[in-house]
Amino acid sequence: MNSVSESYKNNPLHLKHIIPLDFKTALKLPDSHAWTLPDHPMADPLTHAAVPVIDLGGPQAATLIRQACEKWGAFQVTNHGIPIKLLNQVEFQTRRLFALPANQKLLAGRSPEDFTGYGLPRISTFFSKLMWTEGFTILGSPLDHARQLWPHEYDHINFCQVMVEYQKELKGLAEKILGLMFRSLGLTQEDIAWFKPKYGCKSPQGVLQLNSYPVCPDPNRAMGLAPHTDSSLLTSLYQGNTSGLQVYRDNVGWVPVHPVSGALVVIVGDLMQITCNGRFKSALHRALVNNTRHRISTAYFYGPPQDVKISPSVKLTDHDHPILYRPVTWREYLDAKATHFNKAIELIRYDASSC
Ligand SMILES: C=C1C[C@]23C[C@@]1(O)CC[C@H]2[C@@]12CCC[C@@](C)(C(=O)O1)[C@H]2[C@@H]3C(=O)O
Ligand SMILES: O=C(O)CCC(=O)C(=O)O
Ligand SMILES: [Fe+2]
Repeated sequence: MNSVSESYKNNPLHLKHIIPLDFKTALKLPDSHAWTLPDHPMADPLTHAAVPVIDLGGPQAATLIRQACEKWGAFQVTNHGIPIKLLNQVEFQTRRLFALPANQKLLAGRSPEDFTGYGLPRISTFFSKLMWTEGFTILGSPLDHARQLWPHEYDHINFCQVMVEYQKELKGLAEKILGLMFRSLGLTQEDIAWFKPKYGCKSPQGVLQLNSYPVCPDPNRAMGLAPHTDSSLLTSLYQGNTSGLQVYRDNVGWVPVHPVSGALVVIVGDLMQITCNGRFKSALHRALVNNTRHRISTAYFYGPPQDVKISPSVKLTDHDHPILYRPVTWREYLDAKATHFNKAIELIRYDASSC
């Protein structure tokens, strides 16, 4: 039991935290989905604080990425090489999936101890109110679940082809951006040898999450996706042209990440924070909903090879920067996250007395 997909077997979910509402029939916000006021303030728009937009082909890309990761834990990338045609196909297929009748989507419902298929976000269990969202999680080929969604002979084929192609592109992009992040910190190929899978080992893992936020009758009292950090090394997110994503910055507040045409949002995950010994911080983020547009996003979580223990790079530690985190695999970290949610990173931290 050492893969990401095994990690939830020890923490099965209750069905009420898996099965989404039938949003099409909800004309007003049910009490089960009515959240009280947010805990943190919105950023003052007059500060003009904004997550940076970086041209991946530009000469300054590595430096700008380092600055963005230190300051925001997130940035948007243009010129990333993923064809806009593919992004449009992904959005089309994602909308096609979520437009299916509720009972048909449930044919591909996630089982309580698994993590692929259709359902609510894994973190639902940590909140007393439910989120205004539904998701579909893919690890590699979505074939089995897609056949359940579209039982007629050929209806699932385009969906599968597009999602497999998209994951291939996103994996290449994640590796490129990760390379730039490490280089920007002065780390060489040898320092990050763990990142290249050894011969015979399984390659690095990526998980694709399709998110749907249906039109909401009372968006100011609903929550699309509650504040969280991602467990990954990095997450690449496509949000089409509908706003909703926000990133939290200390002393500033929640900052909207407005869509830039064709751009992807890159979010630093917890495993990256560990690898960089806290130099880059994973970004706390959330998604809000609206009452006019059905918002779709796709998030690709990129993590280390399954048998690799991530630990802070020694080059980033010294007398003034003592090693902060214990070694951990992605699977072990997801286990910690499944039980301790946003406090998981603190559990991996050496306490001051043991340094
Ligand atoms: C690999 C994964 C990261 C993720 C859990 C998952 O198994 C697939 C879904 C991911 C997601 C998306 C919404 C927020 C989040 C915290 C959650 O509950 O499910 C993330 C998980 C994560 O990054 O820990
Ligand atoms: O929909 C969004 O903008 C955010 C999605 C997200 O944070 C996630 O899937 O982890
Ligand atoms: Fe996220």
